[in-house]
Amino acid sequence: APASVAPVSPLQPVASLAAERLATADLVAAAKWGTDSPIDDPAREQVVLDTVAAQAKQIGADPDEIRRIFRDQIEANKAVQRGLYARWTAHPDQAPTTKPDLNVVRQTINRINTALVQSVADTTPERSALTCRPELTVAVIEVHFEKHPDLLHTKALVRSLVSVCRS
Ligand SMILES: C=C(O[C@@H]1C=C(C(=O)O)C=C[C@H]1O)C(=O)O
Repeated sequence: APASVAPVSPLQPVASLAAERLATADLVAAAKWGTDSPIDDPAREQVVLDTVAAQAKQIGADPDEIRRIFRDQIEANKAVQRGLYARWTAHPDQAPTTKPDLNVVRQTINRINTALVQSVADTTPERSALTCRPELTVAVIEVHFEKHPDLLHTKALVRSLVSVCRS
């Protein structure tokens, strides 16, 4: 296969960034595993949602729509973390042996958030079109073949994108 090909779907960048964000869930779960830090951190979620809403406003996007889309990103991220906890509980040999620094992982998440806000704003015409759903499906398939995530992550990716299409 060629090293890079033009994306088939105009929504591929949105799906790709959402998948990158979900890939961080493995690091977040590893950082929290075996500590007192719960998977759910409502204070951090509020910071994420307020930050992306402010970024949306700055670039002329709808802050409420961005909030909805990121609420889904957060729910999907937690679904991956819970799935990994279940896996690690059932198969302790698969549990992580190193503990990433959660603050460092969150810096990565912050960067992905900014790019995802921009990508969502950039695709407003495609997200408003009747073709959005099929194009989003194609985008998920593209990402699946590019990044070969497991079923847990692909299901979470679908979950993370439910508010992307406008109709
Ligand atoms: C990713 C984390 O876990 C959860 C998911 C969050 C997210 O997707 O941004 C934020 C806070 C937590 O509820 C985290 O704690 O940073």
